Amino acid sequence: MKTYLITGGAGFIGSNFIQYLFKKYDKKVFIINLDSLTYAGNLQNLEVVSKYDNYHFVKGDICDREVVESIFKQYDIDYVANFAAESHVDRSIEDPSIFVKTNVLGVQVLLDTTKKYWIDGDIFIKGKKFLQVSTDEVYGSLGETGYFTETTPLDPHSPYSASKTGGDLLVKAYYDTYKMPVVITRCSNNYGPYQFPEKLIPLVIHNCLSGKAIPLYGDGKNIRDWLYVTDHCSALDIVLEKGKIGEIYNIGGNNEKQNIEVVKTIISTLQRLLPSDDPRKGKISKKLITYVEDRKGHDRRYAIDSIKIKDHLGWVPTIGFEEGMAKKIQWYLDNRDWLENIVSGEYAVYYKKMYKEA
Ligand SMILES: NC(=O)c1ccc[n+]([C@@H]2O[C@H](COP(=O)([O-])OP(=O)(O)OC[C@H]3O[C@@H](n4cnc5c(N)ncnc54)[C@H](O)[C@@H]3O)[C@@H](O)[C@H]2O)c1
Ligand SMILES: Cc1cn([C@H]2C[C@H](O)[C@@H](COP(=O)(O)OP(=O)(O)O[C@H]3O[C@H](C)C(=O)[C@H](O)[C@H]3O)O2)c(=O)[nH]c1=O
Repeated sequence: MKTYLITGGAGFIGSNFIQYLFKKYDKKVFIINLDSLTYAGNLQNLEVVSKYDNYHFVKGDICDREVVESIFKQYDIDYVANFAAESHVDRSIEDPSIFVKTNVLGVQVLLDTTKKYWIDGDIFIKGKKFLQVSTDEVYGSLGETGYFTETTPLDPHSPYSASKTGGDLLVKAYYDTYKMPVVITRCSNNYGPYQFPEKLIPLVIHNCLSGKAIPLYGDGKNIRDWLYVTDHCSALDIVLEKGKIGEIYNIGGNNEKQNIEVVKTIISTLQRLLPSDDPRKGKISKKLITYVEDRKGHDRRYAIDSIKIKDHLGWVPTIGFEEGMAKKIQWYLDNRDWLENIVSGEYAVYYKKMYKEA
């Protein structure tokens, strides 16, 4: 049975990954989840697994060497999967400092501690792997054509993507210098259950359900390559099991959409899924779309070339955009309490400030 240290496992992708692993391996995995529970961390995401004997939650910061060491002292960890990060571009534009702390310094503390416990003399113990969960944003922005490959030069534009690039480069340095068993994945935009409502798709779903304006930045024609979160999870699992040490793998959905197209899909899917007598139904329309000031340094287009992970490891995405969107929206409709708990907390203050609401 493999022992995983998952960091940031109470967030959107991390909590989906933990559930994915328990399901795929029929609970025959041991998982330690280290998460400091920032505004984005939510233990409600893990209610299903929290009672399992082979799941253990530790509240702590990846920048805190003592906490990380205490885990390695207690458990023989096979895989580290680092999801812990400040993840929202708009917040990084307002205050980059915490992004540098967690996404750069935190990665270094994790690498250093992991190295200490995985090395025997100069040689790393066999079977260990450190996975850095990264993003396509490290490559910068594309024009109308072309795709990001693993050899595309790094050219981050936001403080978020710059800090993720810093983390990735440290991971690479630990491979180049110490031959530490690391892999890096760079994924496109995810969507699915448990996604914090500051991100475009859940924000639009929530605003539609509350009859609020839908803020679209700039001309609404920026393009993202959307991937359903469980497809990301299956890719990460394959990379941990079969990925070659020292390599980078891009992960994408081959699903490019302009933001305005995404919003229109959400509106039509909500119209279809809501019962005919639901009073919210009549209020959801394209009239809610409001063009607002553009994001500073807004990347125009992301599109991933996933040929390497397909050819080398046999991974392909399985969930199309229309299907994924219907699944995601149905989940939000079935889990209104989850969303209401969040939107009534710190998020309300953030939203007012961010979208200049009175
Ligand atoms: N969301 C996407 O579309 C996307 C796409 C590609 C890559 N990624 C990457 O995937 C990872 C997870 O993203 P997400 O969207 O789930 O993020 P998220 O913001 O939903 O979750 C981040 C989690 O990390 C925890 N955390 C933050 N700082 C921490 C610290 N110092 N110590 C311990 N825990 C800490 C938070 O409490 C939270 O549970 C990130 O590394 C992100 O860069 C995200
Ligand atoms: C919140 C919001 C966003 N947008 C636009 C901005 C982007 O062009 C697009 C998606 O924005 P979002 O903030 O959801 O995601 P990205 O900025 O692309 O970044 C996301 O995908 C990458 C891969 C990660 O690595 C990030 O962690 C993740 O947050 O919608 C709007 O037009 N209005 C809004 O209110």
